[in-house]
Amino acid sequence: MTTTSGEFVLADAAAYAQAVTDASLAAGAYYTGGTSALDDDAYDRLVRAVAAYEADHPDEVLPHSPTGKVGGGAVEGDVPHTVPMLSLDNVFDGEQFTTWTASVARRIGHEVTRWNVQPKLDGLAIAARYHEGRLTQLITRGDGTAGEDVSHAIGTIEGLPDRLTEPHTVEVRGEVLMTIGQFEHANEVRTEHGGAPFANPRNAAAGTLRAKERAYTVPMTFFAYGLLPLPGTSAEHAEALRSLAHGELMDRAATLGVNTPATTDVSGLTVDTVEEVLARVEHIAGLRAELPFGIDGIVVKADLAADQEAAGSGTRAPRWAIAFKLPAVEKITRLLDVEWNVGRTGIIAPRAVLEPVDIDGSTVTYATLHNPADITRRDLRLGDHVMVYKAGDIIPRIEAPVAHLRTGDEQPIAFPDMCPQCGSGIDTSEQRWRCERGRNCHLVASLSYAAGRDQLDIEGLGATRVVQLVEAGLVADLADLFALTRDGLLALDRMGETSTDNLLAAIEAAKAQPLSRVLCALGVRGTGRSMSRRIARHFATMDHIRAADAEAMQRVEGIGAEKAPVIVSELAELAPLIDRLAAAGVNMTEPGATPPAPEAETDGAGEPAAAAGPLDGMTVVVTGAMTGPLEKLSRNQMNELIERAGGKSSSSVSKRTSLVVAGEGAGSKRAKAEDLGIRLATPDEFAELVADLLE
Ligand SMILES: NC(=O)c1ccc[n+]([C@@H]2O[C@H](COP(=O)([O-])OP(=O)(O)OC[C@H]3O[C@@H](n4cnc5c(N)ncnc54)[C@H](O)[C@@H]3O)[C@@H](O)[C@H]2O)c1
Ligand SMILES: [Zn+2]
Repeated sequence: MTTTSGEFVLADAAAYAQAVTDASLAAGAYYTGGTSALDDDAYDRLVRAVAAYEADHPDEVLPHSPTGKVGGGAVEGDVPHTVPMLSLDNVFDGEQFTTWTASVARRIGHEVTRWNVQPKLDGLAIAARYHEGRLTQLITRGDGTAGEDVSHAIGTIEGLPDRLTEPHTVEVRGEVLMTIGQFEHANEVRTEHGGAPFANPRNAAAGTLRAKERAYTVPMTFFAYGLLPLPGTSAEHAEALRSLAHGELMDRAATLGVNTPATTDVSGLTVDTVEEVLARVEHIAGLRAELPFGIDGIVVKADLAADQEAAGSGTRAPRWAIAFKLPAVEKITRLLDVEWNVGRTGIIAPRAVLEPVDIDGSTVTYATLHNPADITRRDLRLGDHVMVYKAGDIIPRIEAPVAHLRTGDEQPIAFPDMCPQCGSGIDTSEQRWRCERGRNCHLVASLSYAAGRDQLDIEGLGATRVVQLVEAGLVADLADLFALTRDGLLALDRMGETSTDNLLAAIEAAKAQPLSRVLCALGVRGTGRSMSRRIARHFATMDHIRAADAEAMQRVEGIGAEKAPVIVSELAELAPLIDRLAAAGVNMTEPGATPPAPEAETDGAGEPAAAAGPLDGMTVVVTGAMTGPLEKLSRNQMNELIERAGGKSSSSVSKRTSLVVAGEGAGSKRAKAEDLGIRLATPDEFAELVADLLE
């Protein structure tokens, strides 16, 4: 039963027993990479109901009740922890936080005057034991007193080196998670191996960490938030570790070569007052959507070891730390419909239409469904309650159906038997279905894309005109555009002399576009604008690109072992088209780039020395409106300019940013650059810097 406030009330002992079982099952799945039947809000409500019932019936408390236990009592282990690994208590606003600080002050006999504020990373806790500087054992949190040995994962976790910079014996504690990038990669690899995609990064990290034997490894990332002595630690060193403030411990961890939040935009910060704590909490919460990894809150800790010791710990959580919870990024809603969309390359992708649900401030109505096999594997049906995950810029995705909420009225999802775009047959030989006409299915879409502003930039060739050309049979692929004749065009409806001549001139001008744009216009699978630029700059000519095998392709930044062969085979497939484009006079070189030296592969250093440019080695972010000599440049053109000048373009400001070009109306990125003390330039100053490259 639920009350108006959405809280459960457990009516009797049977309802209580059922709730305890449901919570244990959910927690078991949640911590081991399985699928929980509850979202976090529902789980927390259930546990609150269990706690309320127990308060009224103290003699009926079941031994496996989740209340007051680390991990809800649903996980255990056989490797004892030296010091318990606990959970955290929560607050939800500044008022609750202030109340909590007062209770800490009462307990320790004075106000806390030094706090450490840090992100609450959304992964799972792990203890990494180093003996004489070597990583020897990884242990999960388990029930808090003992965890599971997951040492098989050593070597797959970035930020957790095999060797420390000093031969110390210490235990590093922290969170293992997947960044958004690692998560996308893990799902790509997993589905290629016929597995079901993970629902969210935390689930992916939990499942991956525990998987002992798998045909592939996928990387994860570690962030430290604790450092403590082990039995083998020298007495002197152990004493030092026990007396250091939390902030100092984190600096030690970083010096030892372990990753900490200091490498991110939300590094731990030591402050003196509650006001400063709350300001930092706001700041971190405001950055949540932009972070490359998930956080589910902000942790505030009493910084000084003496305060921590005086406050002590309960059975479930320490009394000197608290978590500010942020809104959940997973919610349960209903699957109303499935749409089938044909992508640029002919891939027919299912998309879920959802009953709109508010997740962390945005309304989610659609979610990705990967492929038909995945729908079958997860036995999704229309009308099902489904768990939806959405964080930051990530495309919302569906986890498994919540089977216990089924009513029996759910309907099977119908798969298309012909291409919904052009009516041709469907190639179902791979997991991802594809229209038999491949990229031609989307001839109109792909030609419009190729003619677009950031590709060949052919003015006057919008979708309507493309449809006209295709329907008249004048154009069947990209190369045909360059064979259009004046007479042919004049014979079309609504094509006068002027528009014909303008269009032909625009097509002629497009032949001089840099290779990066030509490559992008080809719509090679797995390469968008910035990837096309990187490939073009790396290889300098189309001939070099086409000569590259998968190994050579992997030397381009951002192309991994999975993507490289796809690009190589796509290019081979496109060879006849590329030949015809070249024959038509389309430029196939990248201005300012030099081809990789053939011996580059022997020294393993990879990247050949590029000609020095004014932005060599710099990472540049552009924000706001460009003015002066840069006024006409689109964001894409600005990025091209930066890369031609030897720099790297990026869309988000971080510590690694070297320069922010801030034009009129620049907002949060400029503010962040100022915060981080990053060099700022006006559009005019920047234009001067790269004057040689502006024609
Ligand atoms: N959906 C479900 O079925 C289900 C089941 C069980 C638990 N849960 C959810 O999990 C939460 C409880 O999980 P929990 O007990 O792991 O507690 P928690 O995740 O709320 O907090 C404790 C954990 O935070 C992590 N952490 C991240 N950054 C940290 C930092 N900087 N310093 C210290 N610790 C940091 C550590 O792993 C630590 O163990 C609840 O919100 C609950 O909703 C959900
Ligand atoms: Zn089709």
